[in-house]
Parts: sequence; C-alpha cells; structure tokens
Amino acid sequence: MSQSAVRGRMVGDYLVSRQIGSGSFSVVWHARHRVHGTEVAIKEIATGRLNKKLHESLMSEIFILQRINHPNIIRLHDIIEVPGKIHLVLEYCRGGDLSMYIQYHGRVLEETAKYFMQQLATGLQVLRENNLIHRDLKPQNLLLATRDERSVLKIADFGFARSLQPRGLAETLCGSPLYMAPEIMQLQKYDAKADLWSVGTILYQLVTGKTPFTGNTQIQLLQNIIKSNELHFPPESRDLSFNCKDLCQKLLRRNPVERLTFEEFFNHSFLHHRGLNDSARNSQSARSADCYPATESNLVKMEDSSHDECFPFILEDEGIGSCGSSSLTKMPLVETSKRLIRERDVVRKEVEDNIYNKMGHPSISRYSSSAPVNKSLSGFDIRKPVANRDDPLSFDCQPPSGPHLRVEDTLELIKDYVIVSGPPMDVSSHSESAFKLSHGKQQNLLKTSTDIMPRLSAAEPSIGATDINARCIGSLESCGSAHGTSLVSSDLQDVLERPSAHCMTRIKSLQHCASVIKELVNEKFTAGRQLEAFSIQLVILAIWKQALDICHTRAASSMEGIPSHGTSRSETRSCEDQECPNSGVFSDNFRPEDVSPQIEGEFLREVENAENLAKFIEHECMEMPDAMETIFQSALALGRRGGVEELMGDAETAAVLYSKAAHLLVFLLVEAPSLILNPPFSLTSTDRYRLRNYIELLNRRQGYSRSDAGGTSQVQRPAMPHLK
Ligand SMILES: Nc1ncnc2c1ncn2[C@@H]1O[C@H](COP(=O)(O)OP(=O)(O)OP(=O)(O)O)[C@@H](O)[C@H]1O
Repeated sequence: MSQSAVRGRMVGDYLVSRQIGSGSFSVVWHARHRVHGTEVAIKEIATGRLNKKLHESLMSEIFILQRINHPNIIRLHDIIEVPGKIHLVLEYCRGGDLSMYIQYHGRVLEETAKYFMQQLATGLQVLRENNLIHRDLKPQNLLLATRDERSVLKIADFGFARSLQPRGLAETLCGSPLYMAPEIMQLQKYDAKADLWSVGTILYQLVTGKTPFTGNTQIQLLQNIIKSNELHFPPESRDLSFNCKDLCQKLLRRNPVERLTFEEFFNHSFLHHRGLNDSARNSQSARSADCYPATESNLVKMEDSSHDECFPFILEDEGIGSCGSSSLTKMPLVETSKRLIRERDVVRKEVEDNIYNKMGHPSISRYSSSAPVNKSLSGFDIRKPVANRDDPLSFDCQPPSGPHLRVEDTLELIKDYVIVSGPPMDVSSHSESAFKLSHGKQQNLLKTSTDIMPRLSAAEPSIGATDINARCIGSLESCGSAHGTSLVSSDLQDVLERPSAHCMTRIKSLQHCASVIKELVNEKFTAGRQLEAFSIQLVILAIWKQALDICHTRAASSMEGIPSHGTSRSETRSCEDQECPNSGVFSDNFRPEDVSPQIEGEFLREVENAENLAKFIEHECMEMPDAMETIFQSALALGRRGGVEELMGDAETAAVLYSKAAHLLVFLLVEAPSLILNPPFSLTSTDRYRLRNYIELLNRRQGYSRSDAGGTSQVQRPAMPHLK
C-alpha cells in the first residue's frame, strides 16, 4: 500500500499519521486516538510475511509486553488485528530511539550516560524478575520518551526476547553483531549475561561515540574481540571517570564467567545513585501488581529456539527444529491479549493512584513524558560525517565543533541564490591540481551573499583522474564488483575512485546520483522526516551545482580555445541538433556547454523543491541533521531490507534494494568527497576501504538475487570503480 494511502486511515480507534520507523518485518506509525487524541505508536506487522519462527517471535513480544508494566519497558496499549496484519498499539516515544540520540549528539556526557544506564538497569531488573533475557539489546531498541538528556528510557522490541529458566541456557543466535556477546557469536551456550555484554557496548558507545569492537564482517568482529586483551578507550575519552571505565571493562569481559553478574552490575558504583534505587523502588509496586509470575507454563522452553530465527545473520531458512510446542503459539491471541491489557490498565491506574496518594508526590511523575521537550536538538548540524574509524556500521558521531547551521539560516541561504554572470572560470586540466580551489578565476553563475554559498559557487570542477566510471555506469556485468580491491594498492584504488575526468561522464554520474538521492528525499518526506529530507535536498543542490560548474568551465575553455577534455565539437551534437531523450538522461554525444541550460533548469527546480520542503519543517530553529550520515544509514537500511526480501524469497525486490543501497554508497565514495559543501565531506582511506567492501557485498548479493530472479531484474549495479 502506498504511504499516502496509509496516512489518514483508521486502525481501530486510531488515526494514523506518519511513519516513524521500520524494522525488518514491521512499519511503525504515529497515530492519535480519535476521541482523546492520545498519541501512540502503531507497529504494523504483515503476518503473511512471517514464517513460523518469526510468528513465534511476534507472539513472544506480545506476551512479554502484556505481562510487564514498568516505566522503563515500552507499554503495550492494545492489539488490533485485521486480516493479514497485526497492529501493536504502543506508547509513543517522542524522542525516537537511542541510536538517533547518539547520531545527533555524538558521545554524551558521563552524567547523561549514567542517567540512561540507570534506567536501562532498572528495566533489566524487571526483565530479570520475570525470568526474561532480551537478547537484542542495542541503541535502536531503547526508546526515549523525550528528546532531551533527562528523557525516560524504555526497553523495546522484544521480538528476540525469550523467557529464561533460572540458570537456563539459550542457544539461539540472536541480536545485532556489534552489540552481540561473543559467546552468542561463537554459537556457544549463553545465558542472561549475554545482555550485559550488550549493555557494556551501549555504555561504551554512549561515552566514547564509538562501539568498542568493530570488523567488516561478523567473523572479523569476533576475531577483534578475541584478540583484544584489554579494553582501550579513545584518547579523547581520557577524562572518563574510573567508575565509568571500570564498569565498561567489567561488562565487556569476553568470558561470561568473569563478566559482572546482574547483581554486581546493579550495585556498581557508576550506577550507585539514588535515582536507580528510587526508580526501581517506585516501579516495584506497579510491577508486582500486574506482572504475571514466571511459571513453568509461561516460560518458553529453550529447545524451541532454533537458528532459523536469527535473521539477518542467517539468510537461509534451515528448517531446524519442529518449533516445539511453545505456549505462545497456543495463545488465543487477540481476545486474551485484549482482556489482559484491559485488566492490566485498570490495575495500573489503581496502583498509580495509590502511590500518588500515599507518597504525596507521584512516583510516576519522574517518568512522565510530559516533561518539557528540549526543542533545540543541539547535535543537528550540516557537518562532515567523518567515518567512525572503528565502527564499520556507522560514521563517527562526535559533537560538531563548528557553529550549527539551523533550518532558518539555510532557508536564508537558499533565498539568497541569484543567477549572475561572472568572469570565465579558469580551465583546469584533469591533474591532481584540479582538486584544489582556484578562487577568483571562476565564472560564478550562481552567487550568494552569505558564507556557505560562495563556497558552493567557488567550485572548480573536480575532475578526477580517470574515467573509470564511464566503463562501469550502467554495465552491470562489465562492472562487476570490487573483487580487485585487494590486488591493488589502496592509493591506486583511491585514485581510481575519483570522479570521472570525462566531462559528460561526470555530468551523467552527477545526474544519476541526484536522481537516486531524490528518491531518498521523497521517501524521507513521505515518512514524515521532513528535516532529514530537507538536509538531503541540499546535497542534491550541491550535486547540480557541481554539474553546472563543469559546464561553465567547459564553456569558458571553448571560448578561450583551450582543447576540451573528453569531447570535441566534431564528436558531439548540441541539444538543439538532437532532441534530449525523454528520460532526461544526457547523451554522450552532447557537450557540457550544450546541456548547461537543462542543468540550470534542474538546479533551479531543486532550489524550488528545497524551498517547498522547508515549508513543512515545523520549527525553523531546529538544527540540521547530518545529510551524509543519513544517506549512509539509509543505504545500510536498504541493504538490510534487501536481506529481508531475499530471505522471504522475493529475489527481484531484493536486487532492487541492494542496487539502490549500493548506488548511495558509491555516491558517498566517489562523488560526495568532491562536492563543495560546508563543511567539506571527506573520507579516510579506512572509510573508503569499508565503503568499497559494502559495495562489493551489495553487488554480490545483488548478483545472487538477480540469478535467483531468473535474470529478469532490470536493476543496475552502480558505477563501482574497479580494476580487473
Ligand atoms: N513506541 C515507539 N515510539 C516511537 N518510535 C518507535 C516506537 N516503536 C518503534 N519506534 C521506532 O521504529 C523503529 C523500528 O521499530 P521496530 O520495533 O519495528 O523495529 P526494530 O525492532 O528496531 O527492527 P528489527 O526488528 O529489524 O530489529 C525503532 O527503531 C524506533 O525508531
């Protein structure tokens, strides 16, 4: 169903508005109750797409959420089932998830980390009392009621969680590799202490901005964990307190026997703070009121677990195990659930009223989501997303050092665009020096009165060293993957990954990037992520600006009689001679100066789009999200979705998703570093290496999917530079 069809529809008594997230098998919507206007998050799951194991995971989530009522555990209000779909009506967490928080704020103050950790500990205490092990603790699964650093944190996503018999061992491979305990990765037996490894990883990431161990593959990650004898902290984290480092070290002990126990964790000095005990105590009454005692009957037997539920790390459904006779599968889902929720809510109300009256002040008030929302998201910025040196899956999230650019400033900048003629631009060769700016000589077709745009307009065309892209664009087979990367020096590979020196090839590459990113802008917009859409839209402007600069440089060189690079008059026909194709793709036969009017048109259209997008942004004083980071994360998300589709047997859709993901990464690798942005975007050789590996992986999976789909898929592999 299209997004627009979904928005504005009713689910039970709830009016659905915008999409706020998505998981491997779910889409999460913001919605309001039609009568009281209560905001909720509706997690929509298409049951037809779930195999037996995934269905059990869903039942597990419902079952767990029903039996727990605690401020640090996401609350399930209702379950609404329609043919083919189950909707979990959850309490709405305005602050999004902790991964977003880290993404926007970078590493956080130790006090903030402590505050979040105390709440995580409290939530885990509740799980423990209910004999539950989460098994997929990661920042994405920790939701925040508000956006500020005093937000209430809630453990969510219990799809992987399982009940655990005391001292029982679970044998299923679950979780996210970066946060996954080594014993799980090694397919050894594991117990509840596996969650504590994940907690250690989250704490480390909060206070350093990076995950403690990394690797390009899960095996490499495991190897890095195994060979590290002692936990290292980055130099910029040397001011961390002894207690904080001590807790990280003791939680991140490879051997679970040596790792802290839950009791030791709960009592560790870093957390030993009135807040933890208070919150735990305050929640105790509410918890005991409606938590179902963990009995034999409601514990899931460990034998029920099998490896085929371990997506996304195992793609094939191995059909292991008969799935046993989980009590969850026997549960008459909707009726029982609704009754339990109704009863629970009545009890919860009574308990909360009771506490309020008895204590004179509401213990729940500290968890109230009505706390003032910090409107200024201080981490938002258009800034250089320096790739995280250690974390292969995310760019570094250090707090921006420069002044933040806010939406209102950006709008002013866009309004300041005017088209003026300038002196002819200096014509550069395609040598190394072509990467440097040559201020004062360029023809400034576009000028602005402010700081950022002069930097945009000061672009000398970044003409790269080779036209290797030309060979790869659109030629899936001939392009292949980056298998050759290991055979060539990384320096040489870096040179080959520079943008094409052939002007028309470069313009086509930029045009292609703009269209792929435009899709992303549309997706973000439809998903209600206007701010992200707007920030990516600015990247599109930079892309078209780059294309324009190339055209003008070429025009200037023709005027001065300097031999052009790549095309000559005799080889080409102008746009007037030859009709531009309907697809809008520029032909190789054109010269840059001929397509310049079209590019100007595109650019102006995109300026207009940016202005239109800006109208949808509610608070103009908000700071800008990091566009390159968003593009990177979106590429990873597309890749994951590709994995899901592949798993579900839809090879064609998988190939399309892999292709889109790879195109975005190729943009980051090849074109983005040469765009004139403020601040500039750059990649280290390690970043480039990682991007290459991801692209290679995506291309490979795309190849498999295409062959599975019988080679009918029309998707293209991206223009991945490579050596044969
Ligand atoms: N109650 C909520 N309030 C606000 N945002 C939410 C809520 N529940 C989920 N989200 C957002 O939606 C995203 C996806 O949530 P969901 O639980 O469907 O998927 P997931 O479990 O994170 O994905 P996967 O199943 O692939 O691990 C979350 O990361 C979060 O950003």
